[in-house]
Amino acid sequence: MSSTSSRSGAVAVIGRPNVGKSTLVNALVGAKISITSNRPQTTRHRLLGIATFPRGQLQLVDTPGIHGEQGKRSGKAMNRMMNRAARGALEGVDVALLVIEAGRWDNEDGLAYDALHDAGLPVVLVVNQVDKQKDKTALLPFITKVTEGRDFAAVHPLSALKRSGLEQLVATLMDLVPEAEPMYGEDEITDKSQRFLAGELVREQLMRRLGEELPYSTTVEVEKFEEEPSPKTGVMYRIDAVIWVEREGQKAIVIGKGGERLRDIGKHARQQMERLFGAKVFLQTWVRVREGWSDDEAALRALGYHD
Ligand SMILES: Nc1nc2c(ncn2[C@@H]2O[C@H](COP(=O)(O)OP(=O)(O)OP(=O)(O)O)[C@@H](O)[C@H]2O)c(=O)[nH]1
Repeated sequence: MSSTSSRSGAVAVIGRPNVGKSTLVNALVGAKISITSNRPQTTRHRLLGIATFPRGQLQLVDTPGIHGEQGKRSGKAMNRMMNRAARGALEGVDVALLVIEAGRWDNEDGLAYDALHDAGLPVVLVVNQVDKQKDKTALLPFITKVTEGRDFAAVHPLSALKRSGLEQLVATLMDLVPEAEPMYGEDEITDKSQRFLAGELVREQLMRRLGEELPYSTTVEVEKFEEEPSPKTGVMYRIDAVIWVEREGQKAIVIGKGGERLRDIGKHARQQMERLFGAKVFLQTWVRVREGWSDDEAALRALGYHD
């Protein structure tokens, strides 16, 4: 069915940690607004990705992964907040995307489906990472098994990373969201400030460069974010970012031998910021110690974590 009137609606992106939700949102938005890494629980904040197409606009709510009790820090304030943020994401939503990894369906995916279906939302199944599946003939039986006895509005095998299968997904979503005028301008890509995105890009480099060595409690605070006129690029940004850790030993790990690791983190984060903002960036980074903050909800709020 085609329609000449504009469509606009909110789409919740739900799924286990590390299935590729942020990669999918970035691919749909066409820019890097949500950080990704191969480490589960990369996404901590609720983030709106705005994707405008000829037929209308999708407001994509990228949620921190809904996860069970298996996490090491599952009892801690950080996880409680992340789960609450993921559940809160269903308010005002028109469609839910349940993102899974091709070939893998477990109990948690089933629970997520039940929650979305019970909420009365149309659920679109996104079978992501199909590029990783060597045996392509396994895909159909897998999908048959997953969809049996479940009421999905549509099923889309795709690769968020390779950006294949996205057009068909967008067409499905446009049919499922209501007829409405776009909520945001077509050049807007997120509801988050550049200041927030700058902090997230530093956090992304931390995760990529430290991997398992990085404590989950680490966070980033942007202390200064100043825009100045620049004769060459129009504007430039001066950004100071503080990396908070819990112990002196962790500080040494982040800084690295002779400061090399911190320099690397800063350099790559700056390059990503310059790409995203389209302007020159001067970035300074520090590492500071704040003890025991990850189990303290008040401290989390002060650092910008919200339910
Ligand atoms: N091969 C392949 N890898 C993918 C695909 N989509 C995502 N990935 C990779 O999977 C990893 C996790 O992706 P993210 O987008 O951070 O996953 P997420 O679901 O947002 O993770 P959380 O933030 O932990 O909830 C990254 O290393 C991605 O590059 C895909 O279609 N194919």
